[in-house]
Amino acid sequence: MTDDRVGVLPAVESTATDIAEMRIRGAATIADAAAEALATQAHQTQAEGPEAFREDLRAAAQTLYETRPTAVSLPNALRYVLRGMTGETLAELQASTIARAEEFQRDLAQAQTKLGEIGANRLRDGDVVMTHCHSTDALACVEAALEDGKEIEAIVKETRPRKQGHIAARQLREWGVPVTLIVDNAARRYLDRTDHVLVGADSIAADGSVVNKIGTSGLAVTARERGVAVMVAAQTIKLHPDTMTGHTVEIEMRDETEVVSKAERAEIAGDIDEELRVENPAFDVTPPRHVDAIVTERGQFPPESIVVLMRELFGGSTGEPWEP
Ligand SMILES: O=C(COP(=O)(O)O)[C@H](O)[C@H](O)COP(=O)(O)O
Repeated sequence: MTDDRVGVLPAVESTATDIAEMRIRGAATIADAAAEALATQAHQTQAEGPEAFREDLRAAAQTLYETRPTAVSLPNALRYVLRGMTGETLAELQASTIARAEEFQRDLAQAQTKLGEIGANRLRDGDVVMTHCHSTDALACVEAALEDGKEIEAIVKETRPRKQGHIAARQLREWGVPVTLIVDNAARRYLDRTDHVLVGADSIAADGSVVNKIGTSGLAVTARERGVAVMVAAQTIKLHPDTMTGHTVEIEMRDETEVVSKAERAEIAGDIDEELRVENPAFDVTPPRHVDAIVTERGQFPPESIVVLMRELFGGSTGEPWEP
């Protein structure tokens, strides 16, 4: 993150820190929080005129953008809100930005509900799903299936190093779903009694590759080998428009202390052994051939055809979120 930008409110800086430090996490939740932060920036602006207002909003967007690089829902959200910043006077600009952010948040929630209904159609009564990480889009499919009266069971991967599987397990238990929590290494063994691998996405590339929590690709390959269907639940805000022009998705590398504590590191190699590298990539890329379906609020797609939807929604190039 950059140093504090003049004009960016402390509340926005605080949301940015929460995203960077993963108190706010998961692609959809990050997008929602970013839109909310821009609305706060608009509402509580200190700007004295329209041009200063626009500059502060762009600076706020940049501050939020620089938190985590992989979930495209973040720049997509920022771009959407900033494109709605219209009007001549300060009051008009404030009102249009706040309204646009609210519209974004409403659409996001509705899209997830719709996606859940579509995804639930793939789940039959009595099915067992295996989850990885915690995805609100993926869980929306389970929730809708339960509302349809289906019984669903879940095998929940712990998801090292941060154990987001615990969040998924808690939510599923709240809904009354029988849960078996397993360590990541046990996944292949439990695929024998799994009907669907069900995961979310941080970004989906134009070729249908799915970028999601580290470990997703290994799970998908193993599921394919076992003949288990792999279903990705992802709202269209997860479609990465820049990949249409050949850009690749940046994979976030996080701090090594999420993997080994300082004391553990010292036990392995002493305090200052720089030849011991610990790497902590937060996401990986699952090639489209290991994915059966991408479920969005606009219907379900074979991964190879997702580019059609991407072109329809985003058109050509997109640029940085804060570029007019
Ligand atoms: O990989 C993660 C979260 O990673 P992290 O915990 O590092 O943010 C989730 O599967 C996607 O973001 C989708 O989540 P959602 O469906 O809620 O958008």
